[in-house]
Amino acid sequence: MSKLSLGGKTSSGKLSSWVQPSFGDFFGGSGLNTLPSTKGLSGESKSKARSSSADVGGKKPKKRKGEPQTSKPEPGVFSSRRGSEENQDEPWVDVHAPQTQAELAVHKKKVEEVESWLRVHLDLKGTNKGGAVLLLTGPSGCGKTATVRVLAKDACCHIQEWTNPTTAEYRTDDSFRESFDPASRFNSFHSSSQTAAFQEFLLRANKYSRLQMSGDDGAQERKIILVEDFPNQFYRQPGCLHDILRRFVRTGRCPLVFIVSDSLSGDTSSRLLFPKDIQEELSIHNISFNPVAPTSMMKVLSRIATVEASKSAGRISVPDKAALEQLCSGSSGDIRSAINSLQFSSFTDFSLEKSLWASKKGKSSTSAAKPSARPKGRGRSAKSTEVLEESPAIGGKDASLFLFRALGKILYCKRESYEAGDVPKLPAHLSEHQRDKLLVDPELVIERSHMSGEFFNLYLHQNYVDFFSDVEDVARASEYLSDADFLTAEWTSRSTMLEYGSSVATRGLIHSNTARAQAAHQSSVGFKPLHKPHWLHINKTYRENYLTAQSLFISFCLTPVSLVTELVPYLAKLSNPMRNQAQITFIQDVGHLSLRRLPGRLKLEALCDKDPGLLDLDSDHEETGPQSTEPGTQTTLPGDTTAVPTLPNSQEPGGDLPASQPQPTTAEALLDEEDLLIEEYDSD
Ligand SMILES: Nc1ncnc2c1ncn2[C@@H]1O[C@H](COP(=O)(O)OP(=O)(O)OP(=O)(O)O)[C@@H](O)[C@H]1O
Repeated sequence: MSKLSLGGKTSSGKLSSWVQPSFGDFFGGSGLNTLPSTKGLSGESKSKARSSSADVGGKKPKKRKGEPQTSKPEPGVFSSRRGSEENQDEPWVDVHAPQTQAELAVHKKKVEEVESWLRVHLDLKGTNKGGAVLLLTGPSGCGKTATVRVLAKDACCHIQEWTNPTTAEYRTDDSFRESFDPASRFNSFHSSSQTAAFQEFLLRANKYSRLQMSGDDGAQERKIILVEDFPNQFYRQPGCLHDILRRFVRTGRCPLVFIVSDSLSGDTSSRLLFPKDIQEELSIHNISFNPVAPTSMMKVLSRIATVEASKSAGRISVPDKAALEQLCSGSSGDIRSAINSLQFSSFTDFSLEKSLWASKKGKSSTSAAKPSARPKGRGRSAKSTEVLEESPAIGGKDASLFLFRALGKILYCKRESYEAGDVPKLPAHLSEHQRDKLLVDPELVIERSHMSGEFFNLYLHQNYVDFFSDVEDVARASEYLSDADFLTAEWTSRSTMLEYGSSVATRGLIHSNTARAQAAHQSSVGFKPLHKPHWLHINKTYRENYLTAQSLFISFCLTPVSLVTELVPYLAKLSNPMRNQAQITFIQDVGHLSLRRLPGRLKLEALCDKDPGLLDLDSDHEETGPQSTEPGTQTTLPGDTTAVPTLPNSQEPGGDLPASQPQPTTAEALLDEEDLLIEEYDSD
């Protein structure tokens, strides 16, 4: 690739090496300090910011997550190293960083989507339309950053990237010393200064252009602000970030790109930092990346292995296809992890045959070497199931399943026929229970869904009926679900029985579905949309009502259950309850069991393929589990006594009640049925 075609990256690479020593000497010699924000601003990429800080402070550059050894240099720099005398220990993820769109192992459509967004918003500069914000989400190592870098290079614009200032950087700051002053609070200093530094970085990045150097063309004026590291304070108070973004959207002049990687069990960070309402308010465009597809991953790995083998003069051999496949499946769509593993395996005294992921049980190469051993008629799904059921390779990534896929595995319950002779024979009277071999391991599926068995059961309960075609089967499945509930009802044995409960529910459900009992006759159910359990909604309303009742009628000193089941229905019977407006509204809402308000067909919320599942629940619910918050059990409502919502007119409930109204002092009497004489209070 010619140097010219590398655009700004090459020139910036050169410039930084020209600029760096001068400033490094300056700072080092004079004892002057760099501000974190200046570093964020001046650094075009993390690597540069890191290397300059290393020069100044004499510290080692911080390691990027998931990357081995060195800090991440710019793609442009790597391309010039390709094929030249690069260090043997250089991470291959960096050496083989993609340079063109064609080299990216990301789905074409995603790349095009990002490209068209960038094209539109890079050209808006000067139109005073404000700043545009793009949010890229997806699992770690699926190429989000690589895509932005390649596209920025194509569009001849440079990337200005924010890096969280490290404590070492603060150490050089005068205010750091002040922070040890007993009068000042260290924590507040640290968090507020990180936020302030971030704010200043955005302001400066937005306001000032890069210094023009000889060799730069005008096009290099264009830039993208990239944020992948977030100040910790934002996780504690996302509102801070939202305020900064509001300001940016009004005054911004260049596109701002955020990259947030999903966690194993769902995109919790992006939901916390960029909730739906903020995305709508600020018109943040969200593009969600998928894990790298195995075919693309295979291509990249084979290419890298071939190139490295040819360079190594025999020290590295190209691993066979089976070993590469094993690597792909072990990396769960994380290309960085796959390439790192490939490099690790290629050390001379660590050939693939001996390598850690060439299966603990030594079955990888042997099984793959005999593809004919696989029974005929097993398609892709069977193969992927086999992968799922294998114990994960050491050095491979933790495999995880999104809830949507995990539920599908249970509900569609793929089977395969036994080979002749293998068929287990059940006695004649049990022949109706004869089933083909199951291709899923329900316990493993639950484990990989990163969700408690009880919640998983809840989702199954909501969705299973659509997958059944016989009412007898439904009855049997519902019995199994009830049994599972029953197993975990007793709190003393709950922790032990939880796993049994989920096994009974999942295996019972799979077994009951006779339409899917034989592999050859598995009826095609087609695609069925999945829904979130209605229980989540009911439970949420139930908790809210309890909390509201407690805050509105606090002076009655009744338990939430008594309030909602005794006091409020009673007040609802009074024609003139003489309460404040908030109380009257609540009484009308909750105190009546009106026929008119019986819901018709429920409108359920669809479950999407990336949903983490616990969308409507507070984290404390996960530990509590569904049973304990079942209406009527009232014992373990986490929020019961702690979080009381602030409601209008709720400060002095029942403060000025006439004599005809139940008084707070009669609270005990209210519990006694004999004293509940309607005639005494009802004016009619
Ligand atoms: N063909 C390729 N496509 C994408 N990335 C590749 C390719 N070949 C090598 N890589 C390297 O794989 C790594 C992909 O990581 P990247 O930083 O883009 O992931 P990410 O989705 O941003 O996740 P994270 O948030 O964890 O950084 C990069 O270091 C990139 O250089």
